[in-house]
Amino acid sequence: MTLRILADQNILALDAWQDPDVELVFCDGRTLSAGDVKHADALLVRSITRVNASLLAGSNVRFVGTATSGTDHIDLDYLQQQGIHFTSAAGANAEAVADYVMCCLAELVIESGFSLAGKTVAVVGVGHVGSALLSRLRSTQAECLACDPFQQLCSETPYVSFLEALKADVICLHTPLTQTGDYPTWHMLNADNLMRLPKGVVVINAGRGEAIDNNALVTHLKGMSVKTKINQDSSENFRHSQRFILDVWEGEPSPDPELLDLAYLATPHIAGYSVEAKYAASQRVVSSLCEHFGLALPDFKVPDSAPVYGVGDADDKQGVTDIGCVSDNDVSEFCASTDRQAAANAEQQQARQLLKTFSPRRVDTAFRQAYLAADNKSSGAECFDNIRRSLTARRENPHSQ
Ligand SMILES: NC(=O)c1ccc[n+]([C@@H]2O[C@H](COP(=O)([O-])OP(=O)(O)OC[C@H]3O[C@@H](n4cnc5c(N)ncnc54)[C@H](O)[C@@H]3O)[C@@H](O)[C@H]2O)c1
Ligand SMILES: O=C(O)[C@H](O)[C@H](O)COP(=O)(O)O
Repeated sequence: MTLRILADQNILALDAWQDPDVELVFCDGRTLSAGDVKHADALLVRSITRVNASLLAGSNVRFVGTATSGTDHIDLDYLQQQGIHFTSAAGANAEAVADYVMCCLAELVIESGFSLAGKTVAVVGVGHVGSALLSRLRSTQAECLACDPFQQLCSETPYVSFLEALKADVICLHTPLTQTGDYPTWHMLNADNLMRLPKGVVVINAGRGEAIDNNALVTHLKGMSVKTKINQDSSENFRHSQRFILDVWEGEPSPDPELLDLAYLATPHIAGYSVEAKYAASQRVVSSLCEHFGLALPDFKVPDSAPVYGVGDADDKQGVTDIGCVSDNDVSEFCASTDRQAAANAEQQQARQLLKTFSPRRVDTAFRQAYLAADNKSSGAECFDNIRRSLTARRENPHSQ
């Protein structure tokens, strides 16, 4: 009997999957309804689809796979009660997110002479992503702090508490979204904790938007702006006094435009978007599905040649094959405006190398321009999704493998 699989149209590489025993139907993960799902045997989703009783009750679905690491969009208890098999792509994009964070720090190095030397960096959430990031950070001159109350229970490595982590110069949030338990992450950075952050802190959130109370953050950053103006500092100084780098937002795909404006770097939930991560995620969920239903395994290995998917002409003389992917020419032009004397500095050299693989600032610029120009909420949401869809050529940093 043919197996009917309903899959989000933006799960990479699935369209190359051919199996006579499979009927693969693609859908828009944002608008997927119970009616669409009713006759499917298996469902493959991304983080944008809420999978729960309202979507699945009365359907034939016996398998749910998400091509993501996070699972907060899935009602896991419901799936378990119903005996529906579940799989995620845990860890598939860990290296990509670690690359993203290192590239954001590289932007700071190039744009503002920021240096990791002598700084403390706290990684909050030391799972797949946090560990990949820590292993990169340990080869820099920063002192690394790990914060993870769950890992702490089963490891001899020293960990710090969340309150200790909040004293660091750079704080990177890589926690899942949780509302219950001893250490819920929902609004872990709230109005009270925002007040504790040191001047000059850099906060990077590439976990889930809800880890930070976005309304409280707007109030906090606006308050700082007023204080800085009273002290007659320039607004540029204000922007640099506490810098928030946000890849994830409350209310996606419609983040608060005011927060977008106040963020130092803003990207539309693309930290994990490398070609390698996307292929690995597709391979992970489809392998699990094939095992579950006894189907032949397809091979979604990333082709050796790059760029590989949905990108412009590889010989493009502009050198830009995709938003965020930068050519040599672009980088030198970009860096010409920075302090030339400091160009010899090893940290700056490394930062430049990293930015050749991926420039979060380029994504930030495209995102800000399009999103802030949108004249209503739905065109803003469309723009959020369009930018995500257009980022298809980013490769992982070979130096980090
Ligand atoms: N922005 C993106 O594109 C992107 C990409 C990948 C993952 N994510 C998000 O990042 C999260 C982490 O990804 P991962 O693959 O490392 O997941 P993971 O499950 O491997 O690791 C999460 C870690 O966070 C820890 N943790 C849980 N609650 C905590 C708390 N209150 N304080 C500190 N640590 C806590 C857990 O113990 C675990 O070690 C995912 O759940 C997902 O929501 C976002
Ligand atoms: O949890 C994850 O893996 C990430 O948030 C993931 O990168 C989101 O990707 P999407 O759902 O848009 O495919």
